[in-house]
Amino acid sequence: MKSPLLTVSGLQMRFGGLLAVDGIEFQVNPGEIFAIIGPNGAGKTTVFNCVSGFYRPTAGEIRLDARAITGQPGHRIARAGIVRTFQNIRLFRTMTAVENLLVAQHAQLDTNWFSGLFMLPRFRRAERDALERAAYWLEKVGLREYANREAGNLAYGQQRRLEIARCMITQPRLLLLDEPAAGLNPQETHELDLLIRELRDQHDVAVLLIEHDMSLVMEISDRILVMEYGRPIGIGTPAEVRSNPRVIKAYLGEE
Ligand SMILES: Nc1ncnc2c1ncn2[C@@H]1O[C@H](COP(=O)(O)OP(=O)(O)OP(=O)(O)O)[C@@H](O)[C@H]1O
Repeated sequence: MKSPLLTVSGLQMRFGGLLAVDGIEFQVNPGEIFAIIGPNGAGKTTVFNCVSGFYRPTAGEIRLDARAITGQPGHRIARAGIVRTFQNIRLFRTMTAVENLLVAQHAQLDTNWFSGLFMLPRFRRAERDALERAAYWLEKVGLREYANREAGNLAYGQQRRLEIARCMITQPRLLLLDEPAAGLNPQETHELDLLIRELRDQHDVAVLLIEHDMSLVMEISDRILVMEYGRPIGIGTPAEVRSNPRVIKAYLGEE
């Protein structure tokens, strides 16, 4: 059995008097697709914000492999291999699709200002590699012919796929998807389903997702954590979660 990629233990996040998240425990294994579900306001996004370094949790621990990353700033967590998309898409809207993918690689390019200034071979090679990777990911998410279109002028579903490409181009180990199917039509949701599986199978990435589309969640998740009022009420495979009385009660209400 492989050791977990992400380990979240005793996670708590308090905003003044509001305990938004409390007692959250879960692990994401390498290559796993793990979903967090729950009613609006259950605390799902807050968990994401803690894992990705947007919030510093008020208690608990987050580990990537064996290394504690709790409370580290977002850019360090991203460099360690955890990247995310957002509920409200965040692309550089006036940059083209390909430019968005080049900018995403900037922090990783193995060059410095000196080699850039003098256009040394090493700089040119790094640039060429970055462009090749951008072309690869544009193709992968079906945006090859839109490479030079401004991101803000792409259709909504295309913007969502570009956001995923922007994450993947940094070769993350864990991809956090915040409601990736929101606003997509059934055909686009089906394509998203295939894309997420492909990322996992071909690019060695584990996926942690928040999603309200239950058919997508049940279809692609290996395991699911269910939250209500900031607390865990069930964890397990889709079949286990579906037959959990507490989960049924939370979703369907009392008789
Ligand atoms: N920065 C913040 N300051 C104060 N309260 C917050 C903050 N962020 C979230 N909350 C509160 O924490 C609780 C959990 O919110 P969160 O957004 O994590 O829920 P969610 O499960 O992601 O909901 P949704 O499905 O609607 O996105 C809510 O009561 C919310 O108002």
